[in-house]
Amino acid sequence: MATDTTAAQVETDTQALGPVVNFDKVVKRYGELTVLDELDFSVKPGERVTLIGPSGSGKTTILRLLMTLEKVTDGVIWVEGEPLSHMRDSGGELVPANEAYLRQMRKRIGMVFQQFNLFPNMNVLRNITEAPVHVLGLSKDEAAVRARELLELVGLSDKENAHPSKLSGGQQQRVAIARALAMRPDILLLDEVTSALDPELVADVQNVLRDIASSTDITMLIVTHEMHFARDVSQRVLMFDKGKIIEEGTPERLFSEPREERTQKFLRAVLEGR
Ligand SMILES: Nc1ncnc2c1ncn2[C@@H]1O[C@H](COP(=O)(O)OP(=O)(O)OP(=O)(O)O)[C@@H](O)[C@H]1O
Repeated sequence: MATDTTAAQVETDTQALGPVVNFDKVVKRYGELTVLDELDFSVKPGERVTLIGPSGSGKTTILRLLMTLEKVTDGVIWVEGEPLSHMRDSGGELVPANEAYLRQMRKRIGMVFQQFNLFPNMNVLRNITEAPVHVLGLSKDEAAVRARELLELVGLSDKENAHPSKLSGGQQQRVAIARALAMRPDILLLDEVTSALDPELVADVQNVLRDIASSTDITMLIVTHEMHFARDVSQRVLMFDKGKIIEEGTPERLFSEPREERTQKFLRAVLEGR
């Protein structure tokens, strides 16, 4: 795997804190298909990492495993030093995680999907307060105060009473970002969050995410084909192919001087609009 020293430097700066996410020989198979093949990688606290690679290379699977929407076939995923894919039994051995354990661990992680997935029958404010009230146990008032701060952050203070169907795709996605942040996750997963949007709405969503990246220390894992955006928000890019990382580096280096032929081919295809 090709790496570069600048990316290594970013890693050593935060190394003392230990990884916030660690994939340890993670295998994910669907029947005969091996999607992730003994995958090892880790992410430092506060780091922003972009995952790129051809369709089917396993990027979304990684995010879905972190959201506990999927289970590993083999290997262990660690989050903040604790197992995510497994739990410890009374003897300290790793055993498959049960639902109650997963529910606790899941609170640390927020995800924004390509399709915004808002609750259509609830107004914007309720979309954001629902999980903090029902999952974190906040009072409705506390949750509303937090939701209004977040609506300001995403530039939608005037929309708290609107229903999702009255909003543009870009506005809906900004509500989805606020909703994810309302749970105060330590890790935010972004899965092609602008690819379902009309081109003129992309910049608003990206600007909100740039602001969040520069004003918070939240750790981010980002799947995107928008190389400018990846360059703006992330410190490290991981290039996947067939369930393995084949190259990694800073966005500046990897996008301008990709070392692996498969990375060069992929970036050319993205630039040509595939
Ligand atoms: N539930 C499932 N059952 C069977 N195969 C699946 C399932 N989910 C994903 N796959 C397969 O796993 C492979 C990896 O999918 P994944 O969505 O992680 O790739 P990706 O890199 O995110 O691709 P894209 O850029 O197209 O979103 C693909 O071949 C996909 O068809």
